[in-house]
Amino acid sequence: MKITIIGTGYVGLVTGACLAELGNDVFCLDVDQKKIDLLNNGGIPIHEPGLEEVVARNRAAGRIQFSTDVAASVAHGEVQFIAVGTPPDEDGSADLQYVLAAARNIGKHMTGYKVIVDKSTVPVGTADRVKAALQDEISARGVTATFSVVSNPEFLKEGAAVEDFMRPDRIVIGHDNTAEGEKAAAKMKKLYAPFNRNHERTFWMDVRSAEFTKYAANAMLATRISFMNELANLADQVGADIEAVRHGIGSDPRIGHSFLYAGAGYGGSCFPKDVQALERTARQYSQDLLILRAVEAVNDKQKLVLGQKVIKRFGADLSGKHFAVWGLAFKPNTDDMREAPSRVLLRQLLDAGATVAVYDPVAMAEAKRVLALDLTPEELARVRFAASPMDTLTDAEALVIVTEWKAFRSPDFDKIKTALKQAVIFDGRNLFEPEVMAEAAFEYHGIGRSILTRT
Ligand SMILES: NC(=O)C1=CN([C@@H]2O[C@H](COP(=O)(O)OP(=O)(O)OC[C@H]3O[C@@H](n4cnc5c(N)ncnc54)[C@H](O)[C@@H]3O)[C@@H](O)[C@H]2O)C=CC1
Ligand SMILES: O=C(O)[C@H]1O[C@H](OP(=O)(O)OP(=O)(O)OC[C@H]2O[C@@H](n3ccc(=O)[nH]c3=O)[C@H](O)[C@@H]2O)[C@H](O)[C@@H](O)[C@@H]1O
Repeated sequence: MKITIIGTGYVGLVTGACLAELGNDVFCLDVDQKKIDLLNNGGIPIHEPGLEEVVARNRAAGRIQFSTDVAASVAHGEVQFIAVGTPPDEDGSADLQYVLAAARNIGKHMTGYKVIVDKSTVPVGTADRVKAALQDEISARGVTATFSVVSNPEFLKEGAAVEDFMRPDRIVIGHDNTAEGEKAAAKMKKLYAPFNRNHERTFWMDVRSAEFTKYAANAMLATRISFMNELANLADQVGADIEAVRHGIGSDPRIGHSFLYAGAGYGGSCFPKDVQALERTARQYSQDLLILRAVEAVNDKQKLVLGQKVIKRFGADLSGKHFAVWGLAFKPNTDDMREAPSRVLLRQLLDAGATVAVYDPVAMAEAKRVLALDLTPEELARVRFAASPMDTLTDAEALVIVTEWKAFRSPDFDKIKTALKQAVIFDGRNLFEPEVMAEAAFEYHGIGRSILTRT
């Protein structure tokens, strides 16, 4: 099938590459000339395991092309995926300017029938606005051209995006209950047939419910995390181990084990903005989503917990003190720094006067870019970008772990102890066992793991 992807960002690139891998003829459009030039020169703008190989294979086979040519992109695809960003607006609601601009561009150039697929995460009712934008442009040209708008939200996770896309838990497709809507659904069915031949994992629904499903999924996952983080802080107080509690409750199939890890708070480009956007949608209908407001508030507080533990241990004035920080990306296997808890930790340590040495296996370049925006030149001068995890440790009072990269899971504790000024570890992702750390003579501060300091 001939497919156009509008927006060659995270989701657009993965969607385009995976659909090309399945034999479709894919045209990826972006407004960012630099991104398109990079892709046309064999580069990949994001770090995502397996993606480079899929893109390279399909480029060589002539199944994927990258361009900024809007007219050509509209002419190409019988199915046009809108996969542009929906960042938070000033009031937290989803900013739809990119989605609507993409729709208008299609309307300006389309001639025959097109299926327009909203792949971006968009508030309930957006498909109606996309339809109106398309129709405005078509009417302005005085032509007749028909289209259907389908909602097909994306559930992939960064760091496992190719795998998630190729082996989805579910595919949600919202379409109108009209002849045109059924025609669009038939195209989507054909497109997704290779993923699940019997369509046992496809959920067909109306457009508004599909739009809502995406926010409900992210809000539920964020809720689980904030719930566990709040309990972890209480566990610290009462002398319980949140990891034991996690096993204890996760074994109940009604609860399940996933997304129950307490830590330094959730980050990334999606949970923070989608929780906020759903709250704002509710407010438009005079409804207050109390649970989600709490989820957001708990997460904002949780991002401070690691830094507060350091300050509690070493004092509010950290001038003259140096710390090692492992992990900068908002989660492992990505270089994405959007809403990363590490940014909050660095702000706390630098505000208290400390110097830091930081290391991340893949996010160093992105961290340099982002921290140059977050920090003043004086603050940035107190950050050293180290060459390896061990290189961060020299002269550090303590090691602070923010991201649970695999490479940090089995370090040489003897070497760490020798290199650090004091054998103190703050573990924002509960990578290690408190008992093991106690045996190795480390002072260990996890999240919700104070069982050994119980009196
Ligand atoms: N990043 C993720 O893991 C996931 C993101 N989503 C959702 O997918 C959407 C896209 O997210 P990302 O891929 O992370 O965004 P992104 O910011 O990485 O990429 C968006 C791309 O769209 C381009 N763009 C903007 N306006 C355009 C236009 N009119 N025509 C062509 N290109 C245009 C931008 O230049 C950029 O390259 C968002 O709604 C997000 O919530 C959904 C699931 C997972
Ligand atoms: O809409 C989106 O963009 C995507 O948002 C999340 O994916 P992502 O943000 O890539 O990453 P997650 O693995 O969900 O992690 C998000 C944050 O939660 C944190 N987290 C996750 C799980 C957990 O148990 N505890 C926890 O603190 C992670 O460290 C990370 O900071 C969802 O998992 C995807 O299904 C969804 O498609």
